[in-house]
Amino acid sequence: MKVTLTIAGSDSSGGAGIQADLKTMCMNGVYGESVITALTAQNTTGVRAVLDSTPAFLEAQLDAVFEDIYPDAVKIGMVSQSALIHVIATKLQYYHPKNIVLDPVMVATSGAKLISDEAIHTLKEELIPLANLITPNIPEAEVLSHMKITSSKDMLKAAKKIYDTYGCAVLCKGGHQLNDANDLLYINNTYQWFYGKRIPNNNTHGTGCTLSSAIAANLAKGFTIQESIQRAKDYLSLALSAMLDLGAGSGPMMHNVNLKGIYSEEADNE
Ligand SMILES: Nc1ncnc2c1ncn2[C@@H]1O[C@H](COP(=O)(O)OP(=O)(O)O)[C@@H](O)[C@H]1O
Ligand SMILES: Cc1ncc(COP(=O)(O)O)c(N)n1
Repeated sequence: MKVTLTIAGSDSSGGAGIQADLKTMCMNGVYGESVITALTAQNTTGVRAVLDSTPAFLEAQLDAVFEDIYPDAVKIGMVSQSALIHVIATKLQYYHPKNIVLDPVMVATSGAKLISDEAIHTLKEELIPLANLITPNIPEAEVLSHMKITSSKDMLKAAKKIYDTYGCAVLCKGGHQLNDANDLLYINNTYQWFYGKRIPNNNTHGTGCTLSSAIAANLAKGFTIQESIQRAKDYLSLALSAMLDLGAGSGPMMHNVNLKGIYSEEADNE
């Protein structure tokens, strides 16, 4: 069985963060492990409090996982403090896992800021260069590229700029656009669009977490980055289409969906 590790924050309402990641990994046929960077007291209407892990405790979690059940892929989500980002970067350089997907989580769907300004700087300096793929949404891509994004052309320009700066593949997610849900992959000096129909569901709490975990799970199973993104997008669309409606705000997605029909082939080395 392939193994995927999530390094992220806990979401008490179960829709994003560690909880979304583990549900996604389970549904995508891999064994999921979790290293928790922070506890959040949040629900569909907002984030009420954040309690960060200490750097020493984060280090202990990472060592415990890597020394025993070594993951085939790693997904990184919310990390709000520089010292924690530094620990993760140091440990990833030491254990060098094969597939690293980084979701540069900055602001929750509900509007709460999930990273300090100083930590954004450390993320750029220490962690993004270690990732194989980063998955910014449009506001995050604007921060990383230092430009405003108002069109598909801008998405391409920003993704190229991020790729040229950090040397990792970039999936610029288009969920924050008004019309379609098209995502742009920039990789090896070329690009590819992943087209998606916008599903009329405002319950999008955890879409970014789910997409990045599903990509990591599929990379762990041996699929290429392009195949993993397509499979992750198909999974996300199915989970959104189930039209779960929980909570007073932007609610979570349904993960216990019937996958029959969306995954037509399996990777050779599964
Ligand atoms: N209403 C929607 N219908 C279909 N796909 C969506 C919808 N909203 C977001 N997505 C998809 O969900 C993924 C996460 O995108 P996005 O919402 O931009 O990220 P984040 O959750 O990090 O803000 C992307 O693949 C995006 O295209
Ligand atoms: C612990 C944690 N991690 C990440 C997100 C972002 O998820 P989203 O942007 O989909 O609300 C979140 N709300 N909470």
